[in-house]
Amino acid sequence: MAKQRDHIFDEPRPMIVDFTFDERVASVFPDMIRRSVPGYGEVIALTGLFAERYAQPGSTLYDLGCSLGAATLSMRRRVHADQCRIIAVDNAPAMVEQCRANLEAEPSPVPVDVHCSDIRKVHIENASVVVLNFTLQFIEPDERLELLHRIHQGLRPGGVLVLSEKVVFENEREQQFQESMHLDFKRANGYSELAISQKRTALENVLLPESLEAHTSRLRNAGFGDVHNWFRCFNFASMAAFKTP
Ligand SMILES: C[S@@+](CC[C@H](N)C(=O)[O-])C[C@H]1O[C@@H](n2cnc3c(N)ncnc32)[C@H](O)[C@@H]1O
Ligand SMILES: O=C(O)C(=O)C[C@]1(C(=O)O)C=C[C@@H](O)C=C1
Repeated sequence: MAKQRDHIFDEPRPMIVDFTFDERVASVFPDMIRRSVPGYGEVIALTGLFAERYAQPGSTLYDLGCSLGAATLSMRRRVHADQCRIIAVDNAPAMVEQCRANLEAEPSPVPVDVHCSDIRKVHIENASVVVLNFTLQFIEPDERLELLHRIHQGLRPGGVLVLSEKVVFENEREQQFQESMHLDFKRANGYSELAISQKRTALENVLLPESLEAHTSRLRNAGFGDVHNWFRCFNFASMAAFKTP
């Protein structure tokens, strides 16, 4: 599919409805996320290094909320452990369809199953690497612990969860600073004030960010041992949470 530029929120809308991952979003998603999430390309590329280091022979790698398969592709290129497979899951049919096409376009000996399912229903087992890339933020906060707990249960000892999220800051001045730098990033990438403001309204009830402290404490409650913040750019961060060997 040709790479399309995101103009979804450019024109004034009489009413802003909640953001959904529909066909229109899927068709511009690579451009939208690259221009909206500072560090996205780095996080994707570096996710491959987690697969290279932490994939265990005969285990499964999961990409939960896979969208078009960017993290799956990055892991598939780097995983060297024998007899691994990847399970990629998303509940948006338009995303899953394009994800399958993207994976088929690049031959690889590592098998990938793409499921159109709710990640809250997916059984996780025999996992060595689990990726939740900018997806937990769309799950109701009171359902997050249960999901993380199931991920922890399904990981092998020594396995890792890579959790990337939009985050908020407990210090109000830092929150203002990081948020305004993110807005500047969007402006520098060609989004108008109108597009930024309409998308913000559309995301208000569906993308619910939390602080790094809240994520860390929930990951510990879910059973994870070491939790490290390995990447951050403005108000986007990625954590690595380990199941104790
Ligand atoms: C911001 S995108 C993730 C980006 C992707 N991980 C990447 O790195 O390119 C969020 C994705 O999560 C999916 N999603 C949200 N809630 C979900 C759920 N409950 N089950 C499965 N997928 C979900 C959406 O359909 C969307 O494709
Ligand atoms: O917070 C914003 O303003 C965003 O646009 C973020 C975000 C995300 O983190 O998922 C929201 C929706 C799109 O999937 C791309 C980026």
